[in-house]
Amino acid sequence: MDRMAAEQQIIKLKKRIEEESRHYYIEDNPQITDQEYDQMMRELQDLEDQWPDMVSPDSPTQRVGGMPLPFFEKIVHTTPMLSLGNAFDENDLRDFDRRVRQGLGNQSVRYVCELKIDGLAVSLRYENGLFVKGATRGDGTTGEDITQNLRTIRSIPLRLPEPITMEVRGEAFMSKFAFDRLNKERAEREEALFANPRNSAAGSLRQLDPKIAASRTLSTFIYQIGEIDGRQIDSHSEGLTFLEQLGFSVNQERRTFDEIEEVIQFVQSWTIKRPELSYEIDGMVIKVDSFAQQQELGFTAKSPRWAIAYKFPAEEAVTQLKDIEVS
Ligand SMILES: NC(=O)c1cnc(OC2CCCC2)nc1N
Repeated sequence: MDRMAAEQQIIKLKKRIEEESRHYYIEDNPQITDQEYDQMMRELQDLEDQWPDMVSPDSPTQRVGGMPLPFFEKIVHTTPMLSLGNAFDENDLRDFDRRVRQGLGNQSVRYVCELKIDGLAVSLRYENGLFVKGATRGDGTTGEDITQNLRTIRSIPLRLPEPITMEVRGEAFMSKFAFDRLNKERAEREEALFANPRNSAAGSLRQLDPKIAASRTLSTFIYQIGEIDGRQIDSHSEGLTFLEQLGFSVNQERRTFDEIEEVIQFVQSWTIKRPELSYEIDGMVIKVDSFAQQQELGFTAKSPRWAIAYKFPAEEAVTQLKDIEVS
């Protein structure tokens, strides 16, 4: 195969693999067998080995980085990653609603309710459409640069369909199935077990060797746009739809309501349905949908006045095998 043909074949394979990755990791609806997928990856790897100057950072062969890092660099977030105020019962939600309506001079309010994923908050930066940097939340202002570990998560696009410069926030997590499988493997190797999926996701992303992170099945749900170049987005729900169009994994269980009593019904329904989910949640996040109204409400010293986290009552404390992450 000559150079020109190789270049065309590499472009075609990257496109096909990206499509199939989205079907598998984002839509949870694979269109081809694992063997066919592996076959395409092998063909792409062989071509890139023959034509090394044709390897680009967004190639799926570049997800698992090089050498283990000696430590993680610090990153200062362009906009702080805020913490959320908590609500523990329905009346706390009614109080939140009262504060919001007072703050808005009794305008009508639309709320977006999202499942509160019990994972690790991460921030992803894209420049001209390329994934360039990813960080943990840290203390909200400064996090750790875990870019090479985040690159191994298949639901994180390495390149967006448009050359956008933006930051997004979301939760990295491990599904209940992946968590059980990982602990089974660790038990067989007589290694310490993880207490819960959240700890295993955090422990995996804190690994200095990207090959270890790549061996852990991690997922993401993206739930917020940080800064974004130029584009006009007026509401949180619009932002989530935009994130879906860009190929991010966005949780489908979100709903909008115009009354807090409807929000309370929705929260109650998920308190019951929670065990059916394939991943762990520890509550619901309720946000004022309109960005103009979010702007008007502003922030307290550390949390937005336009959002609150309703925390589910802790599931009956079950004896968990103690865990410590062996580095
Ligand atoms: N764990 C979650 O699923 C989650 C966490 N946080 C937020 O939103 C915060 C972010 C900035 C203001 C509100 N949404 C979520 N879905």
